[in-house]
Amino acid sequence: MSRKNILLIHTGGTISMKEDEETGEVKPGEKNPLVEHIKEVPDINLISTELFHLPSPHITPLNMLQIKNYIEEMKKIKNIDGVVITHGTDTLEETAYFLDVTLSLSIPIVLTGAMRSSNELGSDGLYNLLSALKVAASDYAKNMGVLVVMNDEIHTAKNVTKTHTSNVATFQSPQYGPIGMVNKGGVFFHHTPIVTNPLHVESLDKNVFLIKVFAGMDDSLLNGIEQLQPDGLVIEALGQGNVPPMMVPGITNLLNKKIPIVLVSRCFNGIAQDVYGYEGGGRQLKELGVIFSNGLNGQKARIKLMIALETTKDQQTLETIFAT
Ligand SMILES: NC(=O)C[C@H](N)C(=O)O
Repeated sequence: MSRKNILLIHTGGTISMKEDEETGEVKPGEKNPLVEHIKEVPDINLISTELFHLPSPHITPLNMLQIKNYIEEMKKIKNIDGVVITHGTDTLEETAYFLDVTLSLSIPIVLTGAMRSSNELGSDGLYNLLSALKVAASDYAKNMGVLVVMNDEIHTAKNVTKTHTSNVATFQSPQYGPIGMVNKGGVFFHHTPIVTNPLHVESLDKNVFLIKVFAGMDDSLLNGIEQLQPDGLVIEALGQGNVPPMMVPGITNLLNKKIPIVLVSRCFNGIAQDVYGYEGGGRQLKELGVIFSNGLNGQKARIKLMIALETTKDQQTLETIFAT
């Protein structure tokens, strides 16, 4: 078997942090401990870089675009068989989904992170990184879209989400489950994901907000958002895709001002649909022009809307983009 060339991009996160043994505080140090630890991996030529050293709550969509551009540039100038990105877990799913939606590469692209920092008991970082490298070097992981590897499981960027604040099994794909596993024996896939056509993105400056609906909500937040001159809005609605009636005037107002609104459900299983015909129900919202998304969570729908709005504001095109 020939050695695989794997591009390893560090961006920060707990995987690259240390715990202060006296205070218990976890934070980034001067150096990323992973860079010291991971130098030689059997059967893999590593091409490593530290693009950022950021906790993932500091990662912005512009950083995501930088990661994408870096991967594309490196792929052009080097013979790369796969990519691994280490990332903080808080926004890992957003970066993974951004890359999934925008990259058009058939090589494996894998994100990983850790829930326990490098010097903590039971630290999962090095283990997850080795698992991610195995997946990135696997021929079976080609043409699978962007993958997230944590805790022996392989998830798709589209379905995976962080479900637990501290457990190492935090990354789950509600409803669908992982598409494979990686362990001492190797890399095993049991599902093939549907891979969609990439969306083009060169810049990212659209102002897209995300709000979560609660019982008794009115349109005051929507009116506040209007003052911020939004380019788009994602609403995490109730159940199958409904909102309290007092939100309807604010939604109508934004739509009349040609601000696209994408609706997802705050339920983490199922997809939002135009089923209910009462005031504020999905049927009314769809008739008003709200775009229903096919099963994405709010934070990923926001990333997709930001990307889509870079090239189109056309209602039908946006509906098609959010149907997949
Ligand atoms: N486990 C982690 O990586 C969480 C950390 N706050 C981060 O996202 O950077």
